[in-house]
Amino acid sequence: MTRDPENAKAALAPTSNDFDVSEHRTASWSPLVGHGIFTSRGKEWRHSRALVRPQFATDQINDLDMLERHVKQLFAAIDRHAHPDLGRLGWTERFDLQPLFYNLTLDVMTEMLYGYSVHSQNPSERVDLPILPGHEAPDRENIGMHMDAGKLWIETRGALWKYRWLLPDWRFKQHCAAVHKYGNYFVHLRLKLGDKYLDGLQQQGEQLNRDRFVLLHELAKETQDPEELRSQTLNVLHAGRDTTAALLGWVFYFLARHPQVYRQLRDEVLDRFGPYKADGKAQLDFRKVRDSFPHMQAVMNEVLRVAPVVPLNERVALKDTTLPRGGGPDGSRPIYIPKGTQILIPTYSMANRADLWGDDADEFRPERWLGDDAVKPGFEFVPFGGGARQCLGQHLARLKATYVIIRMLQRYESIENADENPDAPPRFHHTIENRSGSGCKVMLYDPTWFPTPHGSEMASPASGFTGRDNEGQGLIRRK
Ligand code: HEM
Repeated sequence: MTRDPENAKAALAPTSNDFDVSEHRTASWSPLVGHGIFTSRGKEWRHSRALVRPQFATDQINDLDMLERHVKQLFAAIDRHAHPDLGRLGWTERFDLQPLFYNLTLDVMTEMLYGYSVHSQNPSERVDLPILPGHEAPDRENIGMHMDAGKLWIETRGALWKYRWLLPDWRFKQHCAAVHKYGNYFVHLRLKLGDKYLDGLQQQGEQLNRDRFVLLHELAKETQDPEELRSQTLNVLHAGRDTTAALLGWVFYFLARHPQVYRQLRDEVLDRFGPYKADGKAQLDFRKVRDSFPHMQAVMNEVLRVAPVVPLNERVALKDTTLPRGGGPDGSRPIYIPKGTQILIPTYSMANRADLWGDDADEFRPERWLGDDAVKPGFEFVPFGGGARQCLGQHLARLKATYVIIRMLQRYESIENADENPDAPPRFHHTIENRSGSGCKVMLYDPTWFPTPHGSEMASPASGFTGRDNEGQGLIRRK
């Protein structure tokens, strides 16, 4: 294990052919998501990267219209937590934002990958899927659960390591089968419909413009191998969904604990993008969002530093080699690394070293990224990895997170930390993505809620929801 940036650089850097990801990654994750860009090594990985990477270079991938539709569903889901008490009009009750972000990213990712969203935030939005002879319709209701349960099993097995054989795997196999079945359906539908896949989407009622980016559709122009198509899309689903959701959860976790940062950031958002309007698309285009202001990037970097959502990276030595630090009497000389040694790089620990970041390394302080004295880190800050296998979705993840944060800030005037134990230190949940162990319990204030003339009813014009006090029972009804 090393938390020395020089060692991290040597193990991850593009010039190094001495290291690759270990067989553990391939062996652990392939049963669930297949052999693809995230799980493969060596030649197989180079092939995957060459296939998938160009897809991330196109502007079409930055589909803010699609994102806005899902942000609307997020707002609708938040509205369902509207406080039933008229004395608290405009406020939500205490609720956990984190699961709603997981729904949002599952919905966005499935739409980006396959064209059809699972609509976990609002299942009534689901359209009927075409009948495909020989293939049952995929289980959109439970795909998120199968992915989560499969990942949990893999992580538990990793933690048990020597005793991993004790863990029965029949349930894991069921989750893997369900995940494969999900991917298979869309792959075979695409192979059957060919170029007409996107037209089929439109006929089924999914929103579509002709430039719409659907990863499966694009990859199928390069390969017709059904297993490869399934694996590559599931690899990207695995890499992109929980990570982005965890990042969003952590952003609001820290903003709720730092109301002055929330206020400043909100003022800047209103200055640059104006107040909340239901038609977000008209207000924001992707270049404006991408080139967003330094304060937003500072907040996101600081969140990724204090709570990097991938807290641990790893490599294995492919031959007898060295790392630049760790040898000699004071550890400042190169150290011998025999072939087969696994190198663990704890991103979390590296980004919290007081000798590199200062005595306030444990504090959430976005200002450290701003102004003339701004930190300019090297490999001590690698939340998206570094070198040849650097995250392909980094720009997309930042863009999407920025967009969602902007829309949330436009809409909610205030945020309150509603954790049962508000002063407790962050509680990390160390899975592959680092989500808060206590969730993101907040109360939000939306100034656009107002009482209707009938007194006991409330309405939010922003999302088309009305709520009824219903004699204190807190029922919220949709119009
Ligand atoms: C906050 C969000 C995200 C974080 C922190 C993150 C982090 C990472 C990290 C640390 C790696 C490198 C793993 C290694 O060194 O072996 C990685 C790889 C990858 N990420 Fe991300 N990621 C995020 C979002 C996304 C998104 C949204 C996508 C796609 C839509 C994505 C796609 C990928 C892919 C395909 C790889 C594998 C690259 C390769 O091995 O060649 N990621 N990510």
